[in-house]
Amino acid sequence: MGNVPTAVKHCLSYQHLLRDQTWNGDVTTSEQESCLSGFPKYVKIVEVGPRDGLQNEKAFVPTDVKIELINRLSEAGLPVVEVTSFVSSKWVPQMSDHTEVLQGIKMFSGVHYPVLTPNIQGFHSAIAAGAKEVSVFGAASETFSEKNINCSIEESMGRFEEVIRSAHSINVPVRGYVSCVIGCPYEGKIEAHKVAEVSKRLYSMGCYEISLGDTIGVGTPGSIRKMLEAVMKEIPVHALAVHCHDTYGQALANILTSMQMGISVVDCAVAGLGGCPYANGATGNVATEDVLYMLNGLDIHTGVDLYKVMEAGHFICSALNKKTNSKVSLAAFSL
Ligand SMILES: CC(C)(COP(=O)([O-])OP(=O)([O-])OC[C@H]1O[C@@H](n2cnc3c(N)ncnc32)[C@H](O)[C@@H]1OP(=O)([O-])[O-])[C@@H](O)C(=O)NCCC(=O)NCCSC(=O)C[C@@](C)(O)CC(=O)[O-]
Repeated sequence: MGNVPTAVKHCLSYQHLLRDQTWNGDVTTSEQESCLSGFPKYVKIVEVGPRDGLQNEKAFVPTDVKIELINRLSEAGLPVVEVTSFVSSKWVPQMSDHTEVLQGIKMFSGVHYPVLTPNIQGFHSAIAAGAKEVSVFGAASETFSEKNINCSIEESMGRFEEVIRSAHSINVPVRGYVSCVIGCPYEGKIEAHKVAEVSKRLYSMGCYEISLGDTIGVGTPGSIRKMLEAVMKEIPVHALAVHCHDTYGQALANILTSMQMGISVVDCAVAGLGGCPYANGATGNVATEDVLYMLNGLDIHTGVDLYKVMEAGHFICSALNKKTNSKVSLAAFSL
């Protein structure tokens, strides 16, 4: 348990209580099973805190702090920890120590450590630094694509194709992100058919998984459902992930809706860190702790130790001198 405060330990026993007693009043087990049916038995958690979470921090986060955070997250049993980005340090200075971070972490067996690569230059640097998995990142909004990666959607597809071809030639798997799947900070509402079109192109090029990013957190269960219905006509559900920012407090509801539709891969960030440097005002990703708490309550297996993630959250929040955005950690620390 390390140096987890007593308040957190109370929370741990509360969590056990919650597991034993489902707080479902007089509902019988079969009634409970029927109202909870449709959820996957296992959900893969993709931890994006060290990249998506930290990329937006104004003050440079020391490299050894980033490394320690990633090691703690690996120890917590997370199956995927996104490490850093091989992007221009003029654009995102916080990720300029990408090589040192990637080479400094302990690589746990069975854990995947993808890095972001927007173009072939980033891809070559990532591979030279030892990356074994990469992600390309596009958008369903033309303006966001220009602001984020300095090219149109069409141009970005050419760049991604080059990255994916090179990656596959050396057996490196590629994940694909699509940003602004519900709304764009510059264009407003984004049509679901546009999201489906961009996602389909990335999937057809060979991305093994498409992560659908509600970049500014404006989605609701209604708009998420419509968007997923359109995307699922083009891509099998097992190859989709959701990436929900929590700006409007809808992230957990959106994840629940997505899981009911068969999604079993969820991106989240420890302590709810982050935001996107090209989406002003957008808050961080949904907190990993809060997602785990919800999944534990639904008896959905993740293989992740909630308490170790809470410790990692405590560590990074202390290092950044900021309050956690995880409701679960906030409750535990204030008990
Ligand atoms: C994409 C680029 C690099 C294009 O940047 P550019 O300026 O258009 O590139 P360029 O090809 O014209 O080259 C200009 C300079 O950049 C350099 N350069 C070119 N490529 C690289 C590279 N890979 N790594 C390092 N340097 C690079 C290149 O060497 C040159 O250097 P100079 O000769 O001027 O010294 C730039 O726009 C960039 O770095 N953008 C940052 C994008 C970013 O990191 N955004 C945040 C992550 S996305 C996100 O958060 C959303 C997501 C994924 O979480 C999902 C969601 O929530 O929606």
